[in-house]
Amino acid sequence: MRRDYIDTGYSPKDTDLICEFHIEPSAGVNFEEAATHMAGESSIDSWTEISTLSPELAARLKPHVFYVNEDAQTVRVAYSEELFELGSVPQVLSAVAGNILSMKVVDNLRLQDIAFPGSMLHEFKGPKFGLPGIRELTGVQDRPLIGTIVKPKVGLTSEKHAEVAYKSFAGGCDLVKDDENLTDQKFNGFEKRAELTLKLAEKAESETGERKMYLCNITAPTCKEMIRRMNILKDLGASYAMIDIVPAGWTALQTLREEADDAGLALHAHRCMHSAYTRNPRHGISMLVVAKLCRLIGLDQLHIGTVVGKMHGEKHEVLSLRDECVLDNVPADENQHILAQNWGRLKPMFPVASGGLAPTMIPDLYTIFGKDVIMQFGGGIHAHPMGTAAGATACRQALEATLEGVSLQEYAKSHRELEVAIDKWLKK
Ligand SMILES: O=C(O)[C@H](O)COP(=O)(O)O
Ligand SMILES: [Mg+2]
Repeated sequence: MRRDYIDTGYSPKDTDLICEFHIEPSAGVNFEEAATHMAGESSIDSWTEISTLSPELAARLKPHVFYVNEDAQTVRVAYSEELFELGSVPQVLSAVAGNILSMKVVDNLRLQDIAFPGSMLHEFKGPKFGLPGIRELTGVQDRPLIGTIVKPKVGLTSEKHAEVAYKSFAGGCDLVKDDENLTDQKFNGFEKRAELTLKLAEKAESETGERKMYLCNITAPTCKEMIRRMNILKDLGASYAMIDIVPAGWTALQTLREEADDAGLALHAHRCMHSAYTRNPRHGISMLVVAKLCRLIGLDQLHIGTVVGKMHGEKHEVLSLRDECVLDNVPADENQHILAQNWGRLKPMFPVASGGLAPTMIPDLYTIFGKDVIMQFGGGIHAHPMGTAAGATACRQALEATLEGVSLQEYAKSHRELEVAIDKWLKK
């Protein structure tokens, strides 16, 4: 193990990949020693000095720990781009979030952020549609999009699923998506569900004069099967496919992004399971990194949290995810462990707020997110006392009130669905 990786005088090159880590050394290990081991293991080195690592090779490829703040338990490491297969998310993660998370020299270690150099951005397509493309696809430019998740999560037949989707569209939803654990079960097979639901989306389009999008979940056991399902959607005239990004995995996402070009489909990213490695603030990989990888690969829209809903996620964290989705240039924020990122030509992603939302939360959601957000309501639509269509209508009414600057209570005086929603979700 070489000992010269701490190099606070080093200025990172434009071509370096930079990572910020939170490090908690284990007992008896000092901070710089832990950082040195971590930097070496994530790049060229081993636990002991290796004779096959020549000084010349080390000089060329060694990691530079150029920022060390022991009080804040933070280091930043610059890695030469030569260490990476530039277009491979799995390879980058095997390096900077691989073995190092298991090392005994640390009690906890967290990859907080990765700043990707231009040379790496170059190898990725980014979103095909992205936020502007989705606005065009849906024909909705000036307001948040309203979506729902067919509930119950699983158990409905394909016919019943399509009917619930239709009522949601008819009531006012722009988008209807499958839930994360609905794929191709016996009671509701993929192909039949896609066919029936897309047909009723079309019917709702002609009845309402609005574009209606169905986001069918193509998550499957193999990439081959996911591509097959994607092609079924294409043949049925769908605009979207949905994927459970963490269970499916990074290789699957990169594969699907390639295929999405041919299929002409937008990709909706459900982040279920991310908390397995993002939730512990002292260990693992941050959700910020997950979001950046999604934008790099080219998912068009991503669940980022709600602040006010049922899922874990502080406001500052959710807003930093929103910024990473939508901004072309993300400024550094030392306190939030965010590195500066210029996204170059890569389009912005549409942020999705989903999980435990009710129509009565729309004013707060609008204050938090502004207009560039997809607000999704599962229980908040299908638990409406007057039914699914009324639940969707209540969401649209709450949004209209918010956009007009009228209080929900005032608007509800002439909008029955909203009045009932307020009665259910605000008065109890
Ligand atoms: O997939 C999702 O985002 C959730 O199913 C949302 O459902 P909920 O609004 O009922 O929490
Ligand atoms: Mg869900």
